[in-house]
Amino acid sequence: MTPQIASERLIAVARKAPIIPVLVVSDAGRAADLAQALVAGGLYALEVTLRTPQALDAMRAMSEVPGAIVGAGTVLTPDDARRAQDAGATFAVSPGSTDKVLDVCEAIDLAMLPGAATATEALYLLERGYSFQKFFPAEAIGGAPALKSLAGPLPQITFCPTGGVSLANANSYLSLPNTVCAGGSWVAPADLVAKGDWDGITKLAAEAAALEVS
Ligand SMILES: O=C[C@H](O)COP(=O)(O)O
Ligand SMILES: CC(=O)C(=O)O
Repeated sequence: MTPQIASERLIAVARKAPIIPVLVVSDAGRAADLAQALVAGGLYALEVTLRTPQALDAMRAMSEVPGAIVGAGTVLTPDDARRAQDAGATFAVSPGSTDKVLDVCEAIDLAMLPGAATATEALYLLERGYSFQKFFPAEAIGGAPALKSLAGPLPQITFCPTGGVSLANANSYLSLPNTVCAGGSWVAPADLVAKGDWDGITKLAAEAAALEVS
């Protein structure tokens, strides 16, 4: 898959809802319920980070949930990309990017949302063909004003800001011309997942799904 096609596909996925939940799943046995709760609230693209031993099993379980579009986050190596795809991930997200990882994602047809934190990184990815990128870690690198500044010289790149995004500040990003959606972990807090409070998670997801993208 070319980077151009990967970016087009991911923009289409990202337009399904304003927020992509960033999930750190420690118990794959709860993954299907978690995915169902998020989908019921109107969030469809789910990023399961490869930060726990259970992440791949969680992706397998979530891939069975109707309406869920499962992706892998924290894809740092070529092996991560291959294992995530084998577990059912249909897209990959990384906090940054390396040629090694991008090469493999392109070769195995895994749509990649690569991370950029500076104009140089964003321009490098654009040269390579990625016009949709993750802006990470969004709040720590200047937040919405920093992302807005990139829209001047680089209007052809659109972003999914992630890292420190919350219900309180999401609008400051979603109102920018170069933002398609945002990523955030707040919609699936560890304590609600541990309690199995799926209604609570659906409520958080519905609040996030109701955010406006302009
Ligand atoms: O590592 C951070 C993830 O990208 C999500 O960030 P967050 O927990 O601030 O929403
Ligand atoms: C934070 C991030 O970009 C990731 O885990 O994929």
